Amino acid sequence: MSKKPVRVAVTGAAGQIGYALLFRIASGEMLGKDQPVILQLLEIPDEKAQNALKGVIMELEDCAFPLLAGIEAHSDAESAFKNTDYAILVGARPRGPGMERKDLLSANAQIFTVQGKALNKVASRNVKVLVVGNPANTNAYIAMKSAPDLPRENFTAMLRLDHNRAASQIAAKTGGTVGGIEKLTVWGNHSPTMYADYRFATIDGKNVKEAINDDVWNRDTFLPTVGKRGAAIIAARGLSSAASAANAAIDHMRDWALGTNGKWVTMGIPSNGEYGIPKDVIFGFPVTTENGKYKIVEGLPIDAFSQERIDLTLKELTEEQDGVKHLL
Ligand SMILES: NC(=O)C1=CN([C@@H]2O[C@H](COP(=O)(O)OP(=O)(O)OC[C@H]3O[C@@H](n4cnc5c(N)ncnc54)[C@H](O)[C@@H]3O)[C@@H](O)[C@H]2O)C=CC1
Ligand SMILES: O=C([O-])CC(=O)C(=O)O
Repeated sequence: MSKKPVRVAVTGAAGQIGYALLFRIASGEMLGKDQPVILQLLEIPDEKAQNALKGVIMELEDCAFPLLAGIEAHSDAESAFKNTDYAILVGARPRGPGMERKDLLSANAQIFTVQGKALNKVASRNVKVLVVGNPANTNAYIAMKSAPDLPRENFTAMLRLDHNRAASQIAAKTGGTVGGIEKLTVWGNHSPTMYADYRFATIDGKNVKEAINDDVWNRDTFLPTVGKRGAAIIAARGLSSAASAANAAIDHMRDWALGTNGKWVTMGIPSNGEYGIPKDVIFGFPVTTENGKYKIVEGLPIDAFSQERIDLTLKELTEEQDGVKHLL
């Protein structure tokens, strides 16, 4: 018997990332090839954006995806999030050249109070929320704090693009296969302060740290390359990354919903005090997932260099949180 359709809300649906994301959700790449979906798409109440959304919907219809059980267009968060099982919050301003993601805080923060409140009111009580819009960790924090009736653990931020970028750099450096990487993680904020950590990683069964054996490369090449990859893409394309961001959103939600079979992935999730990160800070952690729940990989040794990096990214997140106190 075929499964009951689930509801997937996507905001910023007519934007760059939306265009790279929706077709993949509708084709079953996110929730499985046997899971019908109803898309609940939100765009701003502006004629141009709503018209663009109509165009995207026409294209979705023209794909005749067998798993696409319904498509809705919305201009209001409360109607877009009604009974939704998944919410991918993409809609927000992207940065341009010369900006840091935290420069977007004043432009975007308000969006996430409104959307957090709307989720609180109308979404499924089990809704899985992924915040993509930047600055993603602090926007997820705002949404979580604006939704006090939903479980905190339902709110997550996207660190998966950083995780995938780190994996690709490691594969290139070691000559191994990107699919053969295990036990990689990215700690902290989705910003240049993030700490991509391959101390525990293996590639095709070999220890990555031993294979690379170069702390200078780690500090001076790997970490800056991964940390500043978003800016490098903006410099090259004139627009921020979109297809790779959509791909990371699919990876994040698929792994959360369907499980990782013991494999580590990185998710930005509210801390419960693990690794000394204060409660509620939305921080990139290594996790495994099973039955729709994620679990932090605990007990990893943190050496002096790693602690310094973790402290730095935490400091930035704490400052971002302080900057949005007035909204909460
Ligand atoms: N966490 C991550 O790893 C990444 C995050 N991003 C962020 O994702 C966000 C979206 O990027 P793009 O799709 O490239 O931008 P875009 O400008 O192409 O699209 C954003 C869309 O969101 C819509 N929007 C704005 N406010 C909205 C609201 N309140 N409700 C619903 N829709 C709204 C806009 O009308 C626009 O169509 C940006 O903040 C960007 O910085 C981008 C790449 C990676
Ligand atoms: O860099 C940006 O502004 C977009 C983004 O978050 C990324 O590509 O990682």
